[in-house]
Amino acid sequence: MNLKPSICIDALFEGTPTAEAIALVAKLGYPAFEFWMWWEKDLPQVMQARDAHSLKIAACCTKFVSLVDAQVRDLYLEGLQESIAAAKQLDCPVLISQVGDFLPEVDLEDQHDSLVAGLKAAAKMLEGTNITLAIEPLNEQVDHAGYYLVESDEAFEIVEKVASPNVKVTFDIYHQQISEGHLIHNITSNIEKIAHFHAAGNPGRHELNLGEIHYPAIIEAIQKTDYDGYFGLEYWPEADAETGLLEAKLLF
Ligand SMILES: O=C(O)C(=O)CO
Repeated sequence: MNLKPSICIDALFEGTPTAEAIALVAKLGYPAFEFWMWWEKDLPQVMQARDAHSLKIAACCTKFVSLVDAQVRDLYLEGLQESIAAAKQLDCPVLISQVGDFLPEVDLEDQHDSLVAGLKAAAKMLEGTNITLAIEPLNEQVDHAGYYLVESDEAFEIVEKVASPNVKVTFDIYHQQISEGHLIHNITSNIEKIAHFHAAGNPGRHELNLGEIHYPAIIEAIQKTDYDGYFGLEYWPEADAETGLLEAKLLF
């Protein structure tokens, strides 16, 4: 199956006005783009630029409220309600969700259970939509000290417990290389629980061909599965963004 690349405009074209960044995605021949905080974007402008260039929106984030903290679950679900409305408006298939920081004063098992309970409530809200909420493990060594969800195994276990087609994982290859490695095995043996990928080179979080991760093999392995979601390029270019993206396109 061919993998559909998507460009995270907030990372690749950081500082570039949104409409200009979206035009660049089209100019470089990519089919889709994504961004983080929909509530900070001018959505009519985003949709206008998307349609003017015949692009798709691959993903955006839901509001950053903790899921491990049961005390703020209602607030998380309120944010999700707004994010679902935005995703419908944008025709965006994936809402990426962070889960919040580890709470040192709360039992570890209770934090895990809170995540599962919050996602079960979220699944009910997503039922009947074409939107998938995708929880994202992040690395704690380099970028997100104190974050709760680090191991992909726990993310997949949570998704299994929630047991909804609308709740899956965003597998960020850069984060998981730092946290655990064993990328192709972890991806291919859990592919049906993955709704979105993020990719960057490591170390540095730059272009895919810089560093230790062998993306051609990873992409080939994903292409041999039934995965039909997007593969988001979420990196900060070390060199010229456009040249790097033209090179990266050859991977797909
Ligand atoms: O915050 C991060 O590091 C992310 O990967 C967001 O997608």
